Amino acid sequence: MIENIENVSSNDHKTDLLNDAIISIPNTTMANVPKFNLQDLHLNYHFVNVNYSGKQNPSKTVEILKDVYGQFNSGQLTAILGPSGAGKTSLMNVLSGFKTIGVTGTVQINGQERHLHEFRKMSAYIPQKFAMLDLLTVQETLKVSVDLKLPKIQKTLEKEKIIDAILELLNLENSRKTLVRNLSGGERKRLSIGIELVTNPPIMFFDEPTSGLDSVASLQIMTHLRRLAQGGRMIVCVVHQPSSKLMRLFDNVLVMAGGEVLYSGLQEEMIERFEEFGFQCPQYYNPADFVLEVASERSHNCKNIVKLIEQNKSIHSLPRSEGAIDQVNETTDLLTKIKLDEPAVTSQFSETNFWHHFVVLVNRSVLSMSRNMMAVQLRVISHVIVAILLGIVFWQIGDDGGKVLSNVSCIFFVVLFVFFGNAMPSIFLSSEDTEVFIREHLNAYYSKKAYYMAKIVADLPVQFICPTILLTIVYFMTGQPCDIGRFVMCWGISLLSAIIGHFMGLVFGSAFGLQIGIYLVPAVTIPIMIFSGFFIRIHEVADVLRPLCDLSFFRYTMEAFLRALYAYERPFLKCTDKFCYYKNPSKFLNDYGMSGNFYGIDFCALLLWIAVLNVLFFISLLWRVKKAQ
Ligand SMILES: Nc1ncnc2c1ncn2[C@@H]1O[C@H](COP(=O)(O)OP(=O)(O)OP(=O)(O)O)[C@@H](O)[C@H]1O
Repeated sequence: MIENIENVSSNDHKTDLLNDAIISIPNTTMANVPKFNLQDLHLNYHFVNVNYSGKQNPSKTVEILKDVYGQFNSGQLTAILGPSGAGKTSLMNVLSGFKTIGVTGTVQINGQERHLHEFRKMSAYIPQKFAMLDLLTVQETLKVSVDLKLPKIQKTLEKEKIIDAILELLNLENSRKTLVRNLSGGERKRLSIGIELVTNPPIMFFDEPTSGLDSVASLQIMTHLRRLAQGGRMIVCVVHQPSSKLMRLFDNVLVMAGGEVLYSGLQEEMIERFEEFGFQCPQYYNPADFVLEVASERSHNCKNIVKLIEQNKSIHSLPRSEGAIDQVNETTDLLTKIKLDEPAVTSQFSETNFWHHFVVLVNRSVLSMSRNMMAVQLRVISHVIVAILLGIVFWQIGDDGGKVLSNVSCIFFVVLFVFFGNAMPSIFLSSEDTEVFIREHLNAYYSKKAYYMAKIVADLPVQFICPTILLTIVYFMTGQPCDIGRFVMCWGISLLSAIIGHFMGLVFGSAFGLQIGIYLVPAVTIPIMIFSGFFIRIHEVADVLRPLCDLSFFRYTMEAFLRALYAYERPFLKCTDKFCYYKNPSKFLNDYGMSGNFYGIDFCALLLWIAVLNVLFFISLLWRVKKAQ
């Protein structure tokens, strides 16, 4: 049943339940969230002369927001309306502090300049595409959010109380055990709200919370948002063509056109203001449709619209009235206190929290990965099948002096399969994870370092399992030397090759996303393969290109493998033909320029590659965060 506006207030106890659940937590345990009673918090968010420009293409900068003025207050639900391309999302990004580059102007909270760092801690931004991990259930998703946002010492019972309160508030109790990927559009939206509600933020921004939903689901979502606003929060959302029923839920409206604000203020005064400037709203007409139609006339440079914009500027550039100052003084004190409490507040990214976040993120990754067919099951199965296939095709050739070159091909195939078998799934997984990371990091959940370390550690078991299975089957089926030392050396190299593949996937997947990453990994690595010594022997490569061989990790992988198998005083091989050219293993190594017991050097070169890729992975995360801002 749809809840009507009238019975919203009867559900207020749910909001209170959440507030109580959070406020009951002792202040000392709330490392990240300042403790306050929302009902006591009177926030006035005032923006003056805000401009935002972005790059249309590398050489051209365009003005997206032009002299934007307006105000929002706590306890109010505000709609940002405007025709497509009016700048609604851009304004939301700027006001929520997600876009900072190319932004000028003044943004004040209760007359004090907004400090982005503190502001992020007391606000939440729920974008239209809210990235979540599809393979966690609703309850697990909220639990991770609670675990990340609230410190370790928080009692489990208190955390469960918060989760239960959120589930009840957003009517998600029946979907508790449902995987995120199986949620309906409306449930997904409600869960995204729930995730950000964990810290009870007094300011919440929503970009099109009703997009893709039918009118019933839209009304449900907006009713929840209104309930949150009535609980004392400042809720601002971009909405597209709200119905009159939906429109009645809003207290405040901001109308945009062509990057400018036509009106910012109470909904009940909106039509009157438009009428003052000659725009008559027909009787029984949806006010949202009316203002959208007027805003669309913006392109005709209508004089009255220019006057409307100027009027809005002059209203919001005025200093706040005495009464308003009195009302917010108490809150200003509280905000100042939050700032003075800085050491406690910024401990979100402290060393203690780092380890706590690290553990939560590792557990989440492992849980999500254990349910991911491609990440584990398919990867293991494909490694087993390919290993058996290789074993059959290259059956017992490892000790045959007449089949050394075929054995080299077999090793090259192992190297390729281990590399790509780990690189490709990592591109897919990292591109998906990175979206979640960016959202969570920008909402001040955890540091980049915590995510980076957790990502490395959580993926490691699969990097061990797959190459170990592959190598063990191939090694024994293809009849490589029965020498534990040589087996361990080959195993070590397979692991490093898998880890390099994995990091290559992480770097490209997190930096460029799935589509470009899938193209770039083979495009970058196949040329590196030419210099592996397999297709052309290293001493046959032109002098000018020789340094490229020194950079090729495939070269070190091949050399290390072949040295493990044929160097270190390996006795003469069996010969089943009349004549075996490479009966003597050192002759083969000499011919291929791989003589010498230098397995350790190859191993170290591969470790160096891993270190470089680690650094590149961290840089790619920095870059993505920077790009998102
Ligand atoms: N980074 C950017 N660089 C250049 N132009 C941009 C950038 N971001 C947005 N724009 C342009 O600014 C204008 C406003 O975009 P915005 O996404 O804010 O509009 P909107 O009102 O949210 O539109 P819609 O309702 O269709 O989502 C559009 O013309 C868009 O092409």
